[in-house]
Amino acid sequence: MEDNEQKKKTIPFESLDVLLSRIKDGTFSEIIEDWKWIFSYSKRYKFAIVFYVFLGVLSTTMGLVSSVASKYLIDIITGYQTDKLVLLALIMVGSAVFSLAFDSVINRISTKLSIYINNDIQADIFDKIVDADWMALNGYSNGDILNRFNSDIGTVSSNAISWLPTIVIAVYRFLATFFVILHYDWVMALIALGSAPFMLLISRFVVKKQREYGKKVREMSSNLMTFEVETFYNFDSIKSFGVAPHYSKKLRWWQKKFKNVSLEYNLFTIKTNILLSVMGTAVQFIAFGYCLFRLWTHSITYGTMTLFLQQRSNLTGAFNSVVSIIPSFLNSSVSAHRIRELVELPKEVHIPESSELDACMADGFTVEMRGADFAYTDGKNVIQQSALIAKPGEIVALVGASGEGKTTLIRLILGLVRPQAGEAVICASDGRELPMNADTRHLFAYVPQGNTILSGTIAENMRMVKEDATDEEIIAALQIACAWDFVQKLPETINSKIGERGRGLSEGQAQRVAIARAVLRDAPILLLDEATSALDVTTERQVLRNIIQQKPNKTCIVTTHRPSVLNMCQRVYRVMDTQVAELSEEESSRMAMDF
Ligand SMILES: Nc1ncnc2c1ncn2[C@@H]1O[C@H](COP(=O)(O)OP(=O)(O)OP(=O)(O)O)[C@@H](O)[C@H]1O
Repeated sequence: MEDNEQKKKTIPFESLDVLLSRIKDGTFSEIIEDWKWIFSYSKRYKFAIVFYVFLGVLSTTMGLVSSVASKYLIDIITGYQTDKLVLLALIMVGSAVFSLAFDSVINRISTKLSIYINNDIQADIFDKIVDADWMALNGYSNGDILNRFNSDIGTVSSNAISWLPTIVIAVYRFLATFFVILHYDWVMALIALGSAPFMLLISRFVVKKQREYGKKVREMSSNLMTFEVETFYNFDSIKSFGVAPHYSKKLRWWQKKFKNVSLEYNLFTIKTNILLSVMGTAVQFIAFGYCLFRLWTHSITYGTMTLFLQQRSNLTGAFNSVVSIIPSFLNSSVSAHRIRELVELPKEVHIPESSELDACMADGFTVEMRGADFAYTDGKNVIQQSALIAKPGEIVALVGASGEGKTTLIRLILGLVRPQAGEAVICASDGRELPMNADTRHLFAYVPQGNTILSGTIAENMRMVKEDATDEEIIAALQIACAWDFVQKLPETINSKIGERGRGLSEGQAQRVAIARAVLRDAPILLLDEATSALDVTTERQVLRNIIQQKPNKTCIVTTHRPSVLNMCQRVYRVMDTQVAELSEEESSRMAMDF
């Protein structure tokens, strides 16, 4: 009984809660946040936007003047007024010409601005992605990032500038037309406004649905692009395995999914449009009937009737253009949301004092890990309670079976990822010690696994790490990496062009160019991750010997599956079962023999 009473009392509050939760179900506040972000870009061009609005308003006014003039012209021709014929004809033609000219200027301005804003956003986002935390970025596929970077930024920039002028101009056009009609007949003005309440009523549902569809379409487009990027990147494997037909099928499968979502969205848009058109047509018929009635009762002239009908359709046009902003407004907010997800990724850790270590550059640096734990996913440690040390002038090897965590150790040393427990530090000769972070990375030269040669000339690839390197410096680095032998035989030596991912070079040649690039960088610490795997044993040993001889204080850490270089190393660590264990001299020579 008491319970029931209690319920009765709380019902009004509950329904209020439900109402509030509906209003604030997150869709609108999300849209507002997304648009605030877009505005942060468009406000840089506020003067251009104001000019755009001004021209738009002027063009609309001219359009109105032209149609009011046409009313008087019809009245003159139908015999109601006969003076001022020439003047009115001039006003009518003149204002229509002005309106056309303004529209063209607006078109030009908006295209220019949307290119500017596209470039602004892309440049900013590029910098943000480059400085994003490695682990956070690891969750996104390349295709997805590419899709957000191009399509989403394109959508945002095409609307970022025009949304405010479009709204202001449409609202102005709507109000101006409304008042012109009102001036001649208030009943007609009311009829013309007939569809407005209905539109407002359905807007909430339409907005939410549109946004949901927008999100689905964008996500599907990202999936499709991920598939495409991956397929084109691995074309050789796909062809050599003879699985091209399977990939063709897979492409069609993705296309079908994309098509289904797009068509579903399109159907929803068509249904909404039909609803709006039915409303518009109904209002149009009522207006037409009313005009005919007024004309029949001689309460209005032919000119006024033409003005009414023309302005009524203008009013619907203005109303529709406000309404049609909604889909592009929502698509932009969906795209902005997707871009913001990238922008808001956590940044890499920077420790600015790291630059102070440069003073000790000549003495080299010690790399040390103490009691480090690391897991990519919670609770699944790849590295546990592990320690290692590499001092200046040493070559330290990390060996171990595939997938045990050698590359992960390299990532910890580079400060791309951070240990969840323990530490990974760099120590200078003056005793200073800093955790590995984005700002210690300039002390490293890194040759990762796989082919990392970019399209362009060999010299361009080399200058990627040292813009002002002379030809002589490039040749010296190539000599150290045992690459000069084959580069000097190329038709244009260091200026010979190579394709994407080193196309035109053998795997071993590409590896030597990549090592030469790391040598040219001349950093005190060199990390080679399976970087000599495609070289013959003699060349591999020669390259390492050259590197150490050239800079005796260099700290070298190499990961390898091959034992051929182990007897050149001061220390060998085996990575196994999440543990990093230092091998005794006996163990490492046994390992070298075992192979
Ligand atoms: N980007 C990543 N995200 C999540 N887990 C990863 C990632 N990279 C590696 N791992 C996991 O970490 C473990 C160690 O991988 P890592 O690449 O460090 O091994 P590795 O010893 O260098 O292997 P290989 O000799 O084959 O190059 C693997 O079991 C792998 O599942």
